[in-house]
Amino acid sequence: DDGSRLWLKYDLIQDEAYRKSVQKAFRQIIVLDQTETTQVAADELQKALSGFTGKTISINNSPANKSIVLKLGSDPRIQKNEGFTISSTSKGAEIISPSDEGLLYGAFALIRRIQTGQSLDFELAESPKVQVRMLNHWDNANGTVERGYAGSSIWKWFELPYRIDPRYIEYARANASIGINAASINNVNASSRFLTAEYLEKIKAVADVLRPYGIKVFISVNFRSPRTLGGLETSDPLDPGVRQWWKYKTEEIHRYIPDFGGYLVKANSEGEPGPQDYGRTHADGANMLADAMKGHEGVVIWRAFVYEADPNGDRFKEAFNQFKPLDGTFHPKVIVQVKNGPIDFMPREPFHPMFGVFPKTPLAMEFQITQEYLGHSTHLTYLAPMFEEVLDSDTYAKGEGSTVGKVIDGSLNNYQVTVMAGVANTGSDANWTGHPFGQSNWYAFGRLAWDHTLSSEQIAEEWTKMTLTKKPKAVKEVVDLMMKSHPTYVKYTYPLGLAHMMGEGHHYGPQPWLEKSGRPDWTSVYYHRTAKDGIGFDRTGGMSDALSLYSPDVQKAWGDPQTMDLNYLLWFHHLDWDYELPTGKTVWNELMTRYYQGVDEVEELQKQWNSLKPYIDQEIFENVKGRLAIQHKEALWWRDSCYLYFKQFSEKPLPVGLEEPKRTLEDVKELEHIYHLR
Ligand SMILES: CO[C@H]1[C@H](O)[C@@H](O)[C@H](O)O[C@@H]1C(=O)O
Repeated sequence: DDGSRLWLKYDLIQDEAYRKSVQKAFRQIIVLDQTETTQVAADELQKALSGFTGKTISINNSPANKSIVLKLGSDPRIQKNEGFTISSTSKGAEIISPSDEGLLYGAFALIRRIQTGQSLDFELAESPKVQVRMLNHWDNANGTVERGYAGSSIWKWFELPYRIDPRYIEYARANASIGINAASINNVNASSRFLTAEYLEKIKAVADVLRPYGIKVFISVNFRSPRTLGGLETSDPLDPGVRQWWKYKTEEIHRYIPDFGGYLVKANSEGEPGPQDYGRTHADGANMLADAMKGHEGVVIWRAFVYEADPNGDRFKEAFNQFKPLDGTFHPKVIVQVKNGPIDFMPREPFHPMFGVFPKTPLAMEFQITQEYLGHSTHLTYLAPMFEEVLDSDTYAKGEGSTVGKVIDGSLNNYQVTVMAGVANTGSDANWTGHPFGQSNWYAFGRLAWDHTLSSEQIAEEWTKMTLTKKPKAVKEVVDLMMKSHPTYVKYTYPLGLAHMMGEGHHYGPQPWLEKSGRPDWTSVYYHRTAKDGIGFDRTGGMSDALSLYSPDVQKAWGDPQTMDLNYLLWFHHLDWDYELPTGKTVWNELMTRYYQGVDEVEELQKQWNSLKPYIDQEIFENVKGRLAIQHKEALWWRDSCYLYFKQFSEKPLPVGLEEPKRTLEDVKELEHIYHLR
């Protein structure tokens, strides 16, 4: 099994009694309302049930007993257009939705039920919590993927619009199966090329493939396009010629793609052009594009990932400071997309302080599914617990229970448009994501975008049963291993709330010693602030007052190292090496203990995976086993590097019982070359 089928594995059900009951209950599929999308739903059900039962199931259009009926209609339990109900018994099932997309999601929900071996007797009513559930591809026109670790781009621009790669359809199925209904197809570091007629024709071809699966296409735009493509002398958002250019361009796009999703914009960030180049604000830029969208359904998603190169400033605060004064000035079609944390997709960040405090501007969540800072496609890191931690964090913006999830789903501030985006980890590798477990992160992102109250265990269990094994004992082990993987990764890389010490450029492996970089706020020392007197970034007023951006309750929760969640400790406090933590250990000893535990835990993961050999497809088993061996080697690399580097400042020995590395700081500094990273 090369993993190319993802979780959509419709193999013969092994449990004979269950297989017979499925066969008896669902003898045919009835489509009462014929559309492209209901056809897709029926085809999928047919494919799934034929696979599960080994019998060919037919599709018809007049009601009959013992069938799966797909029917457009309403039900008081359905809260949103894409919602659905399923009434299922041992004598057939009925799926109802006000929209054909809802019928498609209902079909996949029924398939998932059967695939995970659940009772056929059930009532289900679901509606997505977030409207736009989106993948952001950082894919370039030349086929490379920024921060992509699974081969080249899945979009073959040089073949489009002439040849449609069948993988586009597989991609659409996979997304629809987890409720993803939008995709921005190109990198936010955007080439203007994507707005040329030549490319619009290609993008149209992709949009036409994705449409029946309920997926809308977005384009990332380069703010300088009026100059680059239009030959204008400026791209000033208040210039009438520029405004007109975007208006025409937007009309042109709609001639190709009538249901165009909208624009995604990275502006005045990491060298990208933007409205500030002309003395204008983010709101001026976003509102101009929103005006151009007038009369259309589309929206403008404007990213808040902005920061300045100020060695004395605190990058943590910059997006907040630039955007907070603009709340209330954005066009209703604008959504501001905020990364989950204030810095940049670190393995663990406190939730971004912008969440909760933008009552007049819808904020979107941007998660990163691709593992830029989380071991690329080598380290096994199940990300759902991290996503969940952020979504469940309490902003206290409107009192207790004002979670980030409620900000994102619009219920806290009554947002009109709601968005959750994930930076995709898809690529041309046969199994789509490089690491077989990378698939679980794509899956989990979609499930959480649909319903952020699902638990990461439940999602892991579903995914495991659909993808790897249905044997209860093995499922339990795999889920356990997945649930441990992120905390383990954090322990051997960034324990106690450290951040941003990865190798420059490639963002892989440790480089805590990085003192000089392309920018002063891209060094490691800027973040960990290690010195003879201790470690950590004091954001309680000393080095920065960033903690004050949060509500008083959060400040209280994170203001005191004696009572706070130690996972965020060094994000907010600079502490003496000898400072005694509530664990009874000093900061130094706690830090080192965690680094060493992290490596031990990778050994545990290896053992656990090895014990699963009888239950897992051989090819997948060996694939993961090999990657775990590299992960172990690299966990040691992180541990030894961080210990040997920090020791220069703490001048302390390892806690008793921990074994001294056999190599020196000079040795570990060389590993970057030895491991083929430079
Ligand atoms: C697309 O650029 C990326 C950049 O590669 C990445 O290192 C950083 O995480 O964030 C940037 C962003 O999110 O804009």
